[in-house]
Amino acid sequence: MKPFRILRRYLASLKLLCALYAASVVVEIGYVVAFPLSLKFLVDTAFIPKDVQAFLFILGLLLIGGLLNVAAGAGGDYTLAKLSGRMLQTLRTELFEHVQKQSVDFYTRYRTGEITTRFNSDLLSIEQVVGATFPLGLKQGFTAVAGLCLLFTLEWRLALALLLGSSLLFVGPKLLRKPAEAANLAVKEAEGHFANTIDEMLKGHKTIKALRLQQAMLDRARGQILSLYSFGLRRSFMNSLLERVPMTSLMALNAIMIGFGGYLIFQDKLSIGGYIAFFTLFMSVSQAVFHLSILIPYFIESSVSFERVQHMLEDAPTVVEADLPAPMPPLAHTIAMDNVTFGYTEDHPVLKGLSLSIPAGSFAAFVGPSGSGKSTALQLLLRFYDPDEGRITYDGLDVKQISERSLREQVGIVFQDTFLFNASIKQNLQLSDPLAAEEDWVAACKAAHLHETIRRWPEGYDTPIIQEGGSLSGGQRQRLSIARTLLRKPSILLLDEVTSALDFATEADINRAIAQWKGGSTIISVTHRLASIIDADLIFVFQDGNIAESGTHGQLLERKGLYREMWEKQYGFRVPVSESQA
Ligand SMILES: Nc1ncnc2c1ncn2[C@@H]1O[C@H](COP(=O)(O)OP(=O)(O)OP(=O)(O)O)[C@@H](O)[C@H]1O
Repeated sequence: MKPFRILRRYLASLKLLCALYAASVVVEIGYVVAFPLSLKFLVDTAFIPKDVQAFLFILGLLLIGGLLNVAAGAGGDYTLAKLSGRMLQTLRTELFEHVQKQSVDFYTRYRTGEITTRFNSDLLSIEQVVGATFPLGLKQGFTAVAGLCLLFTLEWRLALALLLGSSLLFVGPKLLRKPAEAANLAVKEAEGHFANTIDEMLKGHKTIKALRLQQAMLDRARGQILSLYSFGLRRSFMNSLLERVPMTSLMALNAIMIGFGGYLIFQDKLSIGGYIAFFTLFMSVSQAVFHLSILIPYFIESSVSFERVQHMLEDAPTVVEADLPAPMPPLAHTIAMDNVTFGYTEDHPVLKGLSLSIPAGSFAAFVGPSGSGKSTALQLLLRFYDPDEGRITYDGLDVKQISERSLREQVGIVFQDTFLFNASIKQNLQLSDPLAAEEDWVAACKAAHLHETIRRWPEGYDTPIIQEGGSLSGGQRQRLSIARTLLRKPSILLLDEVTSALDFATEADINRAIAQWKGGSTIISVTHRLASIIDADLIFVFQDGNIAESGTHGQLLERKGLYREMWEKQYGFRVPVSESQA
């Protein structure tokens, strides 16, 4: 089956364990099938002629076989646990790595809940199928086939009659498979939606309280829980139907067994021992087939999970590294965007043929109305996305040719929305640069004007951060995020609205710090606070995905264009002709 491609791929790398498990299964199946056969000899050659020697011989063989069977079973269980554990370990790691190396657009295509259900619900189904359902199915399948072959050697007419009758067993599952798959998929999707709501409820708890959205959230959750209930009901019903239909077919087979078997005995075409052996073996075969039919719903459920995980694994990153990526030399001349056109969706370009050039070591600023494309331009400089047209170059080297590692080493960014890990302040800093010594992170915190604050806390740099930074003030979070970036000593520093969450005093501190970094690093700052970029070497005024004007603060004020208008709105005042008010 197509969804089980992943299973094949992972099992191929665990050949030795597979071979050991297969050997244990052969022994177990051999015993299950041979045991009923021994009844024929016990009855016909030992019990009826009362031959004690033959009886003891068969008993001895059965004992040895039984011990072997127990040993093979225990060994098989251990091998299986190891096999499934290793496979799941690899699959989990691969999925994690795969999600992590995705380009930024991936995280907008999938919502958090959809991704997390792949890791929990779907991987649990896969674990269940690999560790239990699949091996059990394999064992029962082989038992059924081997038993059936033996039934043919015991009495081919009866075996043929049963084989024809057993085709009934497969009609039901065939008809029910598609609707059962659809029901399983619906449940998985509903789980994803509900997981999303829980995620939003936890992350947005303050907004929910402040906007009094509890009832709306509860209504949404209720709807999703109701869907989970109704889809779950459908899935359970389909699954139980899948189990029940083959059970009914088995009753028909029993009738054939008794009716036609009795007829053969009356006709002297089958011995009593042969019939007992046939009947016992038939019971083993039908039990195996019954177990197989019980497993079908689990196979269907896991095939949906396999497909969902496979689908995610096939989702290739949109931004890929060049085959032979070049290391990025320290910036010596310019960062340039050359006729760049880009849109998050095909039909809506956000940047429209934008060109700009920023000299190395300068302090540049991107300003402009909301939605004009400033943050998007910054993200393209970081190569979070690739332009649809045009080029982005560092000293003439196309960013697509630069290795991701060296780009990230040289270009640091501080976002408007800071994300901090649930660890101590020190650990958050160390994550950024594991080799940094204490004096390095203290220096970075001093440069971000945070050191004095941390020093006053009882636990200092060991203060734990909880709720992804929710335990710190907006300004502290932002300054810690700045320190974390500075610790890596990037030669190009991108700042995306870093002072927007800060009070004026802290903003002034940060702006002073930025002024100190000037000259050392090339700084590009996206901001709405024009006062913070008065000293910028170059200001680019964005408007509708392009540069409306550029220059220094003084030059732009003189131009009396969009920048002047923005400046006057923020800091200027107008005196109307009447001079009665300002
Ligand atoms: N991930 C995204 N997917 C789709 N559209 C996006 C995405 N990010 C931004 N946009 C859209 O692209 C346009 C430009 O957004 P961008 O954030 O670059 O503007 P901006 O000038 O930085 O705005 P602001 O000053 O408000 O931060 C907006 O219309 C925005 O809705």
